[in-house]
Amino acid sequence: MTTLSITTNFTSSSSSFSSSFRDFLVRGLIYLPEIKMVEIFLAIFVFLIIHSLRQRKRQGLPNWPFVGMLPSLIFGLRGDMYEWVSNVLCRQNGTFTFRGPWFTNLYCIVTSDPRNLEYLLKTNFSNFPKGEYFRNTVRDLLGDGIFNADDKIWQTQRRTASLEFHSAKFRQMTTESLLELVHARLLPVLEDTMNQSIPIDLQDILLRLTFDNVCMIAFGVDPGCLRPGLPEIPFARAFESATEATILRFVIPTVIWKTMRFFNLGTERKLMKSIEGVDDFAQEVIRSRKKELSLESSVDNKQRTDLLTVFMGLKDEQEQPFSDKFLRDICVNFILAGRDTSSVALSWFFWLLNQNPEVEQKILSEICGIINEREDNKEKGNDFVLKPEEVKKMEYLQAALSEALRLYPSVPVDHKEVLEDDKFPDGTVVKKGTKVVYAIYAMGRMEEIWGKDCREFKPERWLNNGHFMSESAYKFTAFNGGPRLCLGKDFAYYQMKFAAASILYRYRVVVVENHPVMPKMALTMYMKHGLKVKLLRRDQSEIQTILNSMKNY
Ligand code: HEM
Repeated sequence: MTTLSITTNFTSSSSSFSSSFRDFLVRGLIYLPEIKMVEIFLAIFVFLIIHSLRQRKRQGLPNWPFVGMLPSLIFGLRGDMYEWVSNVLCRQNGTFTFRGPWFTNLYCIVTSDPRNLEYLLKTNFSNFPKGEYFRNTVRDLLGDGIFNADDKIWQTQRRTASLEFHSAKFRQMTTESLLELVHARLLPVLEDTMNQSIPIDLQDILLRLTFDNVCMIAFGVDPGCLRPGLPEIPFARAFESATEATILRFVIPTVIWKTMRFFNLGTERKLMKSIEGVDDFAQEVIRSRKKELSLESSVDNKQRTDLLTVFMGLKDEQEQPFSDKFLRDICVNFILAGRDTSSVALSWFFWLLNQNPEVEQKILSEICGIINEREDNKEKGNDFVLKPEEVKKMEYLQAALSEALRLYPSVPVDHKEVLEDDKFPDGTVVKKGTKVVYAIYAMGRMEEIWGKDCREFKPERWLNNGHFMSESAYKFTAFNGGPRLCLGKDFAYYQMKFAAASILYRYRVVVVENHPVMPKMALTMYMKHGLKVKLLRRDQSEIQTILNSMKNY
């Protein structure tokens, strides 16, 4: 009875509401000219503003009719985009949904919640591939290489490359090539610029170092970017502009860049030209390697262990050798993966050291500890060359580099696509086809993950009783996690430690006063204006003082 009376009341009240609304409309239409239209529009406008701003509380950002959250994104892009995303994520407990303009595909879930990361990178890995959208966008440059592959094509490359990366021969090749590059090329270039007392862009020099190094690993060829005079190398130039033009495709609507590609216009024309430059180089290396290997069977030649040679010796599922195009894709992808990541991490590291001299002192002490342990510690000054086992022992330096990567991860955001409807551990429902962006930069700035001092540079947080303790890959995601964990992680640490210690032992790296330091908006965390520094020779008496204090201790 009660229900009935309520229903009746509701029906009667709703019918009285609709009749009065009808009366209002009829009267409104009759007297329309007398009602000020401006006031109606103003009322609607105020209503929309209040409604959209109230959405901010629930959804993290105001969500406007037609344009969605785009105005906030544009506002964020004007300043430091990564900080802007971090602030939204902190307000929203680690996850929010970005809604772009109506009828566009600008819709994605952004998360920095370690539980969600573990779920998408490991627990339900197969439901979160790189996806069609990503693959189609970068296919012209990356083809079917590891970075751009899912499923079987990815698995085959991952398995083979993983075996190779963990083999003793490969480790020997990478350590030898790095030693050669640092001692015969990096240090002489630095010495030159120091003698001329001119500031240098350290980021540019480090980028050259890692580009040469990764080409030696992938192709077994040294392009020679890091040389006195810092020459422009056509292959390196073509590679850089091809990557830049590919990244532009992510901000240009798909139909537009595809049309531009069809008519060979603008950035697409530039992209095709640059890819030609990359392909010419790759084809030439593949051709000459094939020739070299065919001669090798008759002549007892030295064994090559670069990735190209390794993959050339393998067969596909049909027992056929891999095609030249596939070999090219494999190498280009490895170069992309390993070329800039370590160098930008090192650039941020040197900048952080400049602001934290006490950390630099501790690294120096660690280097001196190594010299002290050598039975014959005569090899000092410029002759000092670190041995692989000594590099591994430098746990404080490893902690300082990890701390730099936590605050400035070389890959600041990454993304996946949802294959089937799913639900994240934090309760967020994810629909098939949705893009998921994981904000690695923001993760380093979440108090829930790293505590109140999360914005401070504190290598000590990585140490336990003086020993380096690694963190869960879903809290510290700078190297990704799960089955797609960075393949070059161990080598990258080795490379960064070797280069950093070799520089710091010889020079004080002083950032030029008032040099603006900020991240560039790109897939890799470059410093927008590079890192202008002055090098000062480290006084050997400083090293000697530390050594003496160690002896007394
Ligand atoms: C500080 C240095 C480095 C950092 C921070 C880093 C970070 C990463 C990240 C975040 C990914 C995942 C990318 C994605 O799937 O979207 C990745 C993948 C990868 N990295 Fe690294 N990387 C570094 C150095 C290197 C180096 C030096 C190499 C090779 C010489 C390398 C080889 C790779 C490869 C092959 C993958 C693809 C793995 C796969 O998809 O299965 N990385 N790296």
